[in-house]
Amino acid sequence: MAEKSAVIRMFHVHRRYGAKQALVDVTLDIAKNEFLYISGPSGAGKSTLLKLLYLAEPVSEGQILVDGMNLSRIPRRRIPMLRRKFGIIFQDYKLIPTRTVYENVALVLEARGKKRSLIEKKVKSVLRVVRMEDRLTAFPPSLSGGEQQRVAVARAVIGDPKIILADEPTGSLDDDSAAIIFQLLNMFHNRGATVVVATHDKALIESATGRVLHLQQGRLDRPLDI
Ligand SMILES: Nc1ncnc2c1ncn2[C@@H]1O[C@H](COP(=O)(O)OP(=O)(O)OP(=O)(O)O)[C@@H](O)[C@H]1O
Repeated sequence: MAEKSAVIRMFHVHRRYGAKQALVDVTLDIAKNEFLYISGPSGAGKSTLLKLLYLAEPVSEGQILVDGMNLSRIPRRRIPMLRRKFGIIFQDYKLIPTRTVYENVALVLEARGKKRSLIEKKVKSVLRVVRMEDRLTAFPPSLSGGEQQRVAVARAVIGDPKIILADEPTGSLDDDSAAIIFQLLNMFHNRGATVVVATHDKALIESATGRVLHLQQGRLDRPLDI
């Protein structure tokens, strides 16, 4: 893969938690606008790999470049800029239960100091895309899992991120709700985003259209998979 086309580059990355080796010597390029699956059993290191990309945690060894930014050299004040490149979706949605659907999604743009009128326009528009426009004033605990995940997708994409990271996004959903989430991920992929999905769901992997990498005890099966 040409260096130019990679939006994420990992070079000999290790992550240790005490004596536990969560990631071992991971070298990987992820291309701009790729749809990549990271598979592997529970405990293989999938979540850890995603967390290192948005600097939720530091590497123990090795280097990561995201859109040209070297994560080991990035000053603290620029971390928010790095995080804006990502939209992140979790298995347990991580919505704020005491805020409405509208407020959960609007928060992202409020934190960036956007104008109220623009926020309203964008939030309504993205909630229309995920088909939650008629639940603006609902609170997350009153929604089904599939509905909550659609709101979480809206929150992830409202800032127009270059990269969408999804950690077991369908792990708590029934098949129909899972299919809707994947339709949405595909739609944002078609609009230009790079999408990285971590999952141990074999059915999902079998129907994958993008590249599938396999992690096993912190190691990529094919370290140079390009
Ligand atoms: N904060 C932590 N402290 C200690 N060990 C950790 C920590 N985070 C992860 N680990 C360990 O690192 C290994 C990889 O964990 P990780 O959560 O990345 O796996 P995973 O493939 O995402 O698993 P799952 O599918 O169950 O979420 C596991 O053995 C886990 O127990």
